[in-house]
Amino acid sequence: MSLLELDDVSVTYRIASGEVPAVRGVSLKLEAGSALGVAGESGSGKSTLAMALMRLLPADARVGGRILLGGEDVLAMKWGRLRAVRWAEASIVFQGAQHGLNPVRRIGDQIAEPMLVHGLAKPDVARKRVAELLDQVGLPAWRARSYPHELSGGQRQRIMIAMALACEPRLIIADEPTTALDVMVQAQVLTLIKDLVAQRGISLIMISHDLSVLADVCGRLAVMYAGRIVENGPSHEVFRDARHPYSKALAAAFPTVGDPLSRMAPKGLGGDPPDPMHLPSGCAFHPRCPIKADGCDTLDVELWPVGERRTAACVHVRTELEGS
Ligand SMILES: Nc1ncnc2c1ncn2[C@@H]1O[C@H](COP(=O)(O)OP(=O)(O)OP(=O)(O)O)[C@@H](O)[C@H]1O
Repeated sequence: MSLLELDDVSVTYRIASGEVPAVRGVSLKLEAGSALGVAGESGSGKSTLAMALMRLLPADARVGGRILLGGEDVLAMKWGRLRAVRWAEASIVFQGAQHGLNPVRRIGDQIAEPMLVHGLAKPDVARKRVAELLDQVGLPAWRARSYPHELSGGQRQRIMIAMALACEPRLIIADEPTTALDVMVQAQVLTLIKDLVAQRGISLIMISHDLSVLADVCGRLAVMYAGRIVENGPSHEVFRDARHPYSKALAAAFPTVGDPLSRMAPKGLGGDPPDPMHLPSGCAFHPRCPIKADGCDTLDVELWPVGERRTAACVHVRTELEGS
């Protein structure tokens, strides 16, 4: 059994002017101890998907499909069970740690809080565990007495990771965990996340617009466009030899992790992502697609298998398969 299984998950926001289909029919599996990267431009639905996994979406969002965590249906969980699952089984690290930390409470108290709230440790044990967690994220134990403003952005993001680890969850969801950091600190935090996944067997879903970052940390990649997965497969294959033209453009648009110079001339994607309230007909990527074919503006292409472990939603993949 997979640790996490998404079956035809959709999320629609209801707003005054209508409905926003932010996530459309996403199916995914995450095996225990593995790392999955979810890539896509701004607005492709990555954060909405992450929030849906933890049922953290606002009240105007309607979620469809099935989300199974350890075989349990997240969407059907009662409130008490859901509270227990958050932090203790799956926890989430958001972009921009400074917004997640309380400025008037000491770091140690904030790291200890999830353990105390979930009844997983008494205060003296939690204090010892805080020191261990700080050590794991590469900070000295005395930092427990600091306030958030006394730490750098990178140190604060390490604190968020320590908090996410506090209850020893099976799954960590990291939503753009390094975006707000400078390139060198970004590389350090990424190494930390990679080591934690490898050494502790924690499963990871990492979300980013930067395919190179994800390919560096995660074994598999899922690329999202306009709320859908357009390619899914082993990271090195998707990054080096993308089959969907959007994944290809995304892979070409970003530099190699840890190489600040290559950041100076990223190749941009042409055009803009579509407004989800006015999606193009057929394949939603067709207005920007460099290899658009007849019928791409009318045919709604589904994910097709590319070999045994990969899928891509492009008519050219389908044509190749039919011709082979
Ligand atoms: N609370 C909301 N109400 C209405 N629409 C929303 C809401 N939150 C997000 N959206 C819309 O849903 C779509 C997906 O947004 P989402 O934030 O999930 O994308 P994303 O890929 O995570 O983008 P980013 O990288 O910028 O965070 C966007 O069109 C966004 O405008």
